[in-house]
Amino acid sequence: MTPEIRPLVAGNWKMNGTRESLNELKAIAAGIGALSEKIDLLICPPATLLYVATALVTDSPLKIGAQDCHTAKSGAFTGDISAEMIADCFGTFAIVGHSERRTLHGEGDGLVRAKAIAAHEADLTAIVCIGETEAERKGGTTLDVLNRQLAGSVPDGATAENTVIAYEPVWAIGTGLTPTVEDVREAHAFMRGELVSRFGSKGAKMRLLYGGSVKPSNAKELMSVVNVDGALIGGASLKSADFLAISQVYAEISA
Ligand SMILES: O=C(CO)COP(=O)(O)O
Repeated sequence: MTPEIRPLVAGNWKMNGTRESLNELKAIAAGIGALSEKIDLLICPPATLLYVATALVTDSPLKIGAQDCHTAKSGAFTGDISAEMIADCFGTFAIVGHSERRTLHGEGDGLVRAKAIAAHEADLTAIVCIGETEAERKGGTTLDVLNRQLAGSVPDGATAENTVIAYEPVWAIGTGLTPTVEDVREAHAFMRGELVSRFGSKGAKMRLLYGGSVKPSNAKELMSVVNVDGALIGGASLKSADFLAISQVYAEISA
C-alpha cells in the first residue's frame, strides 16, 4: 500500500461469464457493505455482459469496466468495441495492454498507448497492464521491460484519476506462482520512481496494482508491500466469496 492512496481491487473475468455469472456479480454487490469506505471495487466482465452488469449494480459502489477498447470511436472494425461504447453502457474503466492481448493479439506499446488515450477521451479510467515474461525474468531484464512498457504504453496525459498501472508478471498469470515479496517490492518501487520522474506529483498518486495468481491466502503479503495499491484478479474474481475475501484484506490493511 501507499499512504493516502485509495486501493483498487479489480476483477478481470477474461472470456468467462454467461448470464448465470451475474449471480456472482449480484453477490459481490450485496457483500460490499463497509468495504467501499476504504477501497474501490471493480469488475470487468466480458463485453456481452457489460450493459446488464452496470444496470444490476446501479445502487452499489461496485464499478464496472471493460477488458479492452479500440483506438477509434466507431467504424469498420468488426468484432471490436470502442471506449465510447463502454461509456455508453455506463462502464467507467477499460483494461488496456493485458498480456493476453499483447501475446495473443500482437498488441505493442504504441497501440496500448493509443487505446489508453481513447479510453481517456471517453472519460474512462485506463488500467494499463505491463509485466515481464518468464524468459525476461530469468534473463535479468525485468526492470528494463517495465521501463520500456511504462514509457511506451502510458500516455503523456495520464493522471492519478484517469490511469491505473497493473504490474502482472506474465509467468504468474493463471499459474498459481507469484513473485517473492522482495521482487514485488522492487518492481513497484521501480515503477513508482519512473512515474514520479515523468509525471511528478501525479505519478506519486497513481495507483499501482499487482496481478497474477492473487487469492485470499496471499492477498495480505502482497498488499502489505509498499507501492502496491490494489490487485488485478483473474480466476479468483469469478467467485464472489474469493473476490470479497481479497477485498476484505485490502480494506483492513488500508484502515
Ligand atoms: O491476468 C490476470 C488479471 O488480469 C491475473 O489472472 P489470475 O489471477 O487468474 O492469475
